[in-house]
Amino acid sequence: MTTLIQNGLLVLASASPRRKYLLEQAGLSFTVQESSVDEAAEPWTGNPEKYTTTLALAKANDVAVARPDSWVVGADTIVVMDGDLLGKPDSVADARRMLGRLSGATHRVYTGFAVVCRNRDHVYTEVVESQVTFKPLFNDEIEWYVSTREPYDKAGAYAIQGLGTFFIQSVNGSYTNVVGLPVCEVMTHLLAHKVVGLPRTGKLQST
Ligand SMILES: Cc1cn([C@H]2C[C@H](O)[C@@H](COP(=O)(O)OP(=O)(O)OP(=O)(O)O)O2)c(=O)[nH]c1=O
Repeated sequence: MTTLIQNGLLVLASASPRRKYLLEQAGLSFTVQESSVDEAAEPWTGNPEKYTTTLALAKANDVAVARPDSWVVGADTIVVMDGDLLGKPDSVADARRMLGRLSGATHRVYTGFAVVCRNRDHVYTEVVESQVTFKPLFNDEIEWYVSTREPYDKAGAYAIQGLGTFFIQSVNGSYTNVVGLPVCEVMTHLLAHKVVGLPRTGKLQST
C-alpha cells in the first residue's frame, strides 16, 4: 500500500499546471479551482514575504468561500533581482530585459503558500526562499529562448523545469519552490494537521 491516506477534501486554488503536477507527484488527490484574484492590483513595496503571503492568502480565501469544508491551498511565486520584482513578462522585449538581468548573477525566488479551511478556522501561511544562479547568457541564447514562448507565463521569464534548465548553474534551497510550490513544506503542514496521512507499514526488519 503506497497511496497516501486522504482525510480531508483538498483543493488547489491555482491555474498553474506546474503546481498541479507537483502535488500529483507527491501522491495527493485534489481538485483544482482557479481563483479570480487580480495579481496586478497588488503593489510591490519591496517586501517579498508580505507580497507573496498576501497573494497566496487571497487566492486560497477566494476559493475557500465557496468550499468551507475543504482544505484550500493557494500560492504565489516571484523572482526578485537586486530588490526588483520580476513578474511574468508582458512582451518579448520584457522577457529579453529580464533574462539580461538574470544572466551571470544570483537572484531569489520566493513562493508564499496558504492553507485555509473555513469550517475549522484554519489559516496558515509560509514563505520559502531559494537562491538561483544563472550562467552568463549569450545574446543568441536569449533570442532563442524568447522565441520558444516558454518565458511568458513564468515569473522572471524562465522555467527551471523546462528548456531554461541549462541556464541554471546552481540552486541553493528548495527546487520545487522555484517551480512554483515548496512541496516539502506544504506536505509537512498537511501531514501535521492530518489532512493527509501515511499508510501504516509493517515493522522495519532489524538486521
Ligand atoms: C521561476 C519559475 C516560475 N515558474 C512559474 C510558476 C508559476 O506558475 C508562475 C508564477 O506565477 P504565479 O502568479 O505564482 O502563479 P500563476 O499565475 O501561474 O497561477 P495561480 O496564480 O493561478 O496559482 O511562474 C515556473 O514554472 N518555473 C520557474 O522556474
